Amino acid sequence: MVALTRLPLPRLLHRFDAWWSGRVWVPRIHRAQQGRLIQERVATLARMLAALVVGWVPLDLYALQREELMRVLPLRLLLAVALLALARFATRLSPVNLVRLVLWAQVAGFGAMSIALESMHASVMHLNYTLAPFLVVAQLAALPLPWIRSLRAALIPAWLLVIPLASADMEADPPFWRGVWLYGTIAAIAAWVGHSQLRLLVDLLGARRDALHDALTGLPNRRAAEARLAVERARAHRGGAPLSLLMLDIDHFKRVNDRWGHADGDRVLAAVARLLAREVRECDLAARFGGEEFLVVLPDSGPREALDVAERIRALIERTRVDVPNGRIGITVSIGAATLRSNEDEATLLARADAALYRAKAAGRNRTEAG
Ligand SMILES: Nc1nc2c(ncn2[C@@H]2O[C@H](COP(=O)(O)OP(=O)(O)OP(=O)(O)O)[C@@H](O)[C@H]2O)c(=O)[nH]1
Repeated sequence: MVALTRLPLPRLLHRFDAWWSGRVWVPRIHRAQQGRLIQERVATLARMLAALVVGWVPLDLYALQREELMRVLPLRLLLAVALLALARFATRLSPVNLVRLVLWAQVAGFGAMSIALESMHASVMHLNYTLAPFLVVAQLAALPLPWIRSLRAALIPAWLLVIPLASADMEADPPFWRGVWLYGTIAAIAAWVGHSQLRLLVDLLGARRDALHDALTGLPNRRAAEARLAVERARAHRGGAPLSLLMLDIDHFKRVNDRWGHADGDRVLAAVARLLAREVRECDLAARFGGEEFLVVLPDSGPREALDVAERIRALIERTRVDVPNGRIGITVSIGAATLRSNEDEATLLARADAALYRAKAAGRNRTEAG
């Protein structure tokens, strides 16, 4: 029987789902940063709107009768509080839910105010609430969302266009369809601006990732490793936890290149990188430090643990064979280990690990030395 996933229909549906939900425009590795940016922006928007909603109160005081004021004022305050609560808890909600909530909060708040003023003859105030849907949909321009998601989100504040239809007076002025046309135009521009921001963000994150990763092995590069080491050193000095380093170098790698060629040499480097990435804990960092040299940063690890990890890695590499088109390559590595001393800086720690590596090489290779 043909597996269901092989049929073209589910694949098409899967593609449609990815397109409809906007996933096709954001690589998986960048989704967390996109989500964080949306959370920050929604929180800022919500705070700004809360201030604007309250900032309108003096005009209410000036333009409304006492009875009208009593109806509108509590709604204003309620909307401001809802927006501030949303800003406060923005990081705890998923970006999608957050966008929905900030839009619905405004639909509920502005809608209620609009209905509260409907029976009154404060035409200036009425005019303001007919502007509300356009104000809300324009906010989508601040969010780095795929255009399809922005347009879908734009359906939420569209309710504010419909609410005035309940009143016979509002039906004629402004004409409903003129409002729909204007609303659609603003939604399309906001979706385009939001989508351009998303593309810039994805490009920027991609460029930053490239700048901090080694293209051949995919591991963090020397720059990323040094930055992380500086952070870990500061943390270790502040918190008193131990911090260790392993400097690892492939033995006689020039011979591998000379015998098997550069392409197979690259395969060996990539295999060592995969092995390192697999063998270290999530809180550790394995990086390509240069050429055939790798660095492993081990937070919360003293000399004993560092030597244990180093020996485990060394023995594993010794047992490993790298498959290449014309055979299998066996290699060994030499490792220098060093643990941070009090008041020591990163450069000195690195130099000690390097000196230990040099001793391991001098002592015959395929061994670990402590610095
Ligand atoms: N294939 C490949 N080779 C590289 C790369 N980067 C550096 N190398 C090679 O790594 C080799 C390093 O050689 P050496 O520094 O002499 O060290 P070694 O042969 O490993 O000897 P020891 O370190 O003393 O055991 C050189 O042949 C470089 O060309 C790379 O990205 N790909």
